[in-house]
Amino acid sequence: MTLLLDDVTLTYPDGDGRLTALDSVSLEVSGGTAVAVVGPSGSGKSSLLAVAATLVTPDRGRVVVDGVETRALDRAAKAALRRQRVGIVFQQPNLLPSLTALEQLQVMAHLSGRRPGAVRRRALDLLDAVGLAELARRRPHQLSGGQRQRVNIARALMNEPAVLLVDEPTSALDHERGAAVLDLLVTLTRERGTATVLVTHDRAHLGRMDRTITVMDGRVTP
Ligand SMILES: Nc1ncnc2c1ncn2[C@@H]1O[C@H](COP(=O)(O)OP(=O)(O)OP(=O)(O)O)[C@@H](O)[C@H]1O
Repeated sequence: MTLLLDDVTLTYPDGDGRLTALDSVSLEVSGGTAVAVVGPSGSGKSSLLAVAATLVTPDRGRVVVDGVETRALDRAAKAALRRQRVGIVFQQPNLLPSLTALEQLQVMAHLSGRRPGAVRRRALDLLDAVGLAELARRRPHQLSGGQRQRVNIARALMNEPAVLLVDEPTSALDHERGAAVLDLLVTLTRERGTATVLVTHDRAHLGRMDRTITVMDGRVTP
């Protein structure tokens, strides 16, 4: 199993007590599979992504990323695991204004110390995969919202992650562009074999995903 959450409980401090954001949540996602997470505001969707990303350590339960049991890892080991095996796509693309689309991707991989020639080839291949081969030299302000989100997705795939975590990728897009971005994510999930978890408010496109889970009050409901 590429991503495994096993009986995960996460609480946050809340006044004198604790607020339970995730309550005994289990989730298994194998490579090449895309799972949508839906649920009301405040139900725990972002918390689930944060735990899967090893950004937040749960009070209880196991998080296994690409076969690596994460509980015993220290902060540096978790950061290395994220860099090497986890791709994260946030709601807002957060692209660097002064860099071209190609450079946004190259920067990611240089951080992990790969050879420049191989990095450039991979970046161009990914920009092609997300339909932006012709726009590789454009900067963010010269791209549409949908195109920026595609750069964001390509960037998350630069280090060949086993797990791809995506937070509200369509919230800034109209219906048609949102559908196209989700189609792209599902295609990339299959092609690249990632275990993909996608949080969305947008129920319109769920048919495109392999599976949908609903989170309510921190619990996964059938
Ligand atoms: N850092 C934090 N400290 C304290 N409470 C938090 C923290 N982050 C989230 N919470 C609380 O945990 C619960 C779950 O929040 P979470 O952000 O996971 O929900 P969500 O389903 O992603 O919501 P939304 O759809 O509005 O983004 C909420 O009650 C929220 O207020």
